[in-house]
Amino acid sequence: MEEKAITAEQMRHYDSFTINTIGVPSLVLMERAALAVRDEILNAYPLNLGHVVVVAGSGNNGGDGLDVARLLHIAGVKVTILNVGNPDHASEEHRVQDHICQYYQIPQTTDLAILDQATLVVDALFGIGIDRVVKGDYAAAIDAINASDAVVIAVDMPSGINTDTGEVMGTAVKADVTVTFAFNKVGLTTDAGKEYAGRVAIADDMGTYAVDD
Ligand SMILES: NC(=O)C1=CN([C@@H]2O[C@H](COP(=O)(O)OP(=O)(O)OC[C@H]3O[C@@H](n4cnc5c(N)ncnc54)[C@H](O)[C@@H]3O)[C@@H](O)[C@H]2O)[C@H](O)CC1
Ligand SMILES: [K+]
Repeated sequence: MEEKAITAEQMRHYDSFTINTIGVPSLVLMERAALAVRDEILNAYPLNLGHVVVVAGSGNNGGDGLDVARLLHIAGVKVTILNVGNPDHASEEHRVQDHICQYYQIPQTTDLAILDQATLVVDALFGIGIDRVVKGDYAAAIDAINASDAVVIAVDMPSGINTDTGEVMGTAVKADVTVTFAFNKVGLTTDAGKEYAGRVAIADDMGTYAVDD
């Protein structure tokens, strides 16, 4: 039976139903998402965890990334957070996750040069919220990730790939693995999406309720 693949709108509908109707707090879903990424990194296959660089945008995909950074840090992995974008635009959940990372004193930088030290990159720039062509600092960060020789694990979507069509929105991260939440995404079933996603791992025990079933 063909595996279910959904659109960004469907995912947002499931998320808001789970959070607002059923009552599962957004941060609980974020933690479940981050635990799935952590498990993929720690358990799925031998990786060089010498220095993990989490590239975080300012939305909830970035929030997931900060959550993953904390989980890896408390597992004893050397982690640096590379923040991209305007922190003043940070989502509420992103601020909470950043506060937690500050408490754990996880090193943070905005300098792309840190990618030269990365053995593994966690791509948490954009997920299903991408809605326009990638430019400026974000495009520079994506190109720097692609230029590094680190293994790349994408959170939810390879950043820059359109969730619904798979098209490259100007530039996109070429990931080795993409851990996508709840269900596969339509964009990851297209040729372009597959090329940029690498192996797609579906974190299907997220706690997200698929309300249209
Ligand atoms: N159950 C779940 O699936 C959960 C998923 N989560 C994660 O949340 C993201 C979606 O988060 P959101 O804040 O809506 O969007 P993004 O983080 O993907 O994007 C951030 C922000 O960026 C802006 N933007 C869009 N395109 C561009 C662009 N080309 N240049 C600059 N800025 C851009 C736009 O305003 C977006 O809002 C999902 O992918 C999961 O990772 C939740 O964490 C928990 C549960
Ligand atoms: K991403």
